[in-house]
Amino acid sequence: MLCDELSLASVPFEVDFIRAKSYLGTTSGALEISTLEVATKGEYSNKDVIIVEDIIDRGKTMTILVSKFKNEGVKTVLPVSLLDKRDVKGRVRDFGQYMAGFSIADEFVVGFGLDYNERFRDIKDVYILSNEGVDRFR
Ligand SMILES: O=P(O)(O)OC[C@H]1O[C@H](OP(=O)(O)OP(=O)(O)O)[C@H](O)[C@@H]1O
Repeated sequence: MLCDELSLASVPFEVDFIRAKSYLGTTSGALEISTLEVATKGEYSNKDVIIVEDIIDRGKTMTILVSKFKNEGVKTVLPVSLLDKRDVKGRVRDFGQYMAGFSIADEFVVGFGLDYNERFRDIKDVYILSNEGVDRFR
């Protein structure tokens, strides 16, 4: 999906990948960011950065990522996400203006890159994981 969109860009750009993981099963834990520290030794300073996510759930990941890029002295940072649990209780929203493709209910979703215990990322579409699915693949 990202590659399709990038091919439409009309300005020069660079792409980096960040491994940010906080979910174990359906539970959000401490956020681990493995490559950002290494990748951002000032190289984003004074640049316009777009952070592309698959989902903003509780908002913790995006909040931390935006804050880290701001600390790198970026010119602008724009969070973009395919899915957005906009009305979830307890959500953190400390990342300012952002763009999202679809606002969704507070259900655990899988497919199209989204996993449950590393399963279902390869499903072509997005599905709500049933309680039976949660138990079966725990
Ligand atoms: O808004 P939040 O509550 O922080 O949740 C959103 C994050 O959770 C998912 O990642 P996950 O931690 O499951 O790692 P993964 O991308 O390897 O599946 C998703 O890809 C986002 O990065």
